[in-house]
Amino acid sequence: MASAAETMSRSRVAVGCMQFLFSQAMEGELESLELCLERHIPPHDLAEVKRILYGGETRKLSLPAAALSSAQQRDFELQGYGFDAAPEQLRRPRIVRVGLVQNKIPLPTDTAVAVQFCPPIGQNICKAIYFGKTACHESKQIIWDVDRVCGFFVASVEKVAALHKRIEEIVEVAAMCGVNIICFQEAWTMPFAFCTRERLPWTEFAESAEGGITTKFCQELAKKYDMVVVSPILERDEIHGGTLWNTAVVISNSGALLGKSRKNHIPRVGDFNESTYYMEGNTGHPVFQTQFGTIAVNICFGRHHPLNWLMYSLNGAEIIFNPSATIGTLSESLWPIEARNAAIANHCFTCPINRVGTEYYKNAFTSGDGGEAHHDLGHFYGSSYVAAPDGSRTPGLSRTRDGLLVVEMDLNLCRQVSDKWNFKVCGRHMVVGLMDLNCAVKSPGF
Ligand SMILES: NC(=O)NCCC(=O)O
Repeated sequence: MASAAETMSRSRVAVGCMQFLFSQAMEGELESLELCLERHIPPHDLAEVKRILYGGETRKLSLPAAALSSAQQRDFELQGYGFDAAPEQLRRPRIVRVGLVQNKIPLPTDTAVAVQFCPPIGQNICKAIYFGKTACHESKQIIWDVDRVCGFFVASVEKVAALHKRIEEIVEVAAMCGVNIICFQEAWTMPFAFCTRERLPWTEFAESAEGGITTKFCQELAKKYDMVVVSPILERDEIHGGTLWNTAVVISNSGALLGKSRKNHIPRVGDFNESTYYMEGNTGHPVFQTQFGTIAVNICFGRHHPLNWLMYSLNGAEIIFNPSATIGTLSESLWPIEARNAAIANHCFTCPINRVGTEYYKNAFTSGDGGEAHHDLGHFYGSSYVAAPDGSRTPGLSRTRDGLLVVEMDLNLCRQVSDKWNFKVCGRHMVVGLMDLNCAVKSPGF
């Protein structure tokens, strides 16, 4: 059996290999649609092109110089935009800043995963290592355990810690930018490994939505930065048979757990073999009242279902986040349309977020379509953006780089647009449905 040290050194070789492949793959990718437009459309036409494509030029937010330089040092894109509403006589503006985070996985998928979250001692070790402390609140015993089992844990802890560390440094910059609500990408704590259909090691990333290490980590961030945190993870529901779910955990800016929303539409398309791991969520269409506004989370594939957005909106959501993991060849032409259309149709803000990069897997898998076996799902194209109820939208973040999009919005715009267009008043879905039903019952054969 390989020693812990051997395992680690093998995994380092693989890391190097994969990183090489990774940078190769990113090279051929278009950086962003907006940069392309800006480069190639003559300046006198650009404003008109943006009006037609984006509903106008979104107001640029002036972000602190320290935040911009930290983002640069930490190698992620930072962009800020603002949506305004008309002044009202009875309501004050309801200004909120949201932060959308998109990122690559920092380490290759085949970095060894040991006993990440399983035994309580594992959690303590993770905590001790992650928080870089020489002592954890539990006891000295943990430190002794860290030393003793370090080789066993380091590879896995390193990967989780690397992701958590990356997110922490982005959140720190979000705090400098005054972000009130932050949302990470779908299953942000892991590679999007569901394409493989392999159980181990991927299911080891699953953790409790209520007491898992990631929720605790996010609670610390929320308290520290007075920020609502939306944390989409792979959930293991220990008290209901250890079932897995694709879940967004919502944490109040006080650090309290507000609740969770489980992904309710599961893809069975291409290599998105997610129903191998978890099924349609059972949490309905919850909304979360935060100090900054009422929010909901429509996870990834739910984006394609207009009634899903409608339900969150009917339940009162003013901002609907859409943490995603999707690839260019499958959905990129739908990406700018669906969430934006949902913002228009439901008089709310929508925030689609997509991960970045290409994730390689050691074992090849097929798409079940007779095609060749392959090692990656495709390129996750980032391009996170925010759409407003009046149909305007921000430019997207990069297609290739980690990024933080900071968007200021006046939530009064939701009701203002609703009062103008009245879609919820003039929509005839229910009335028509009931009339049809009445007619059918009263006059069979009608
Ligand atoms: N994560 C996920 O549901 N992806 C499916 C592909 C898509 O919805 O574009």
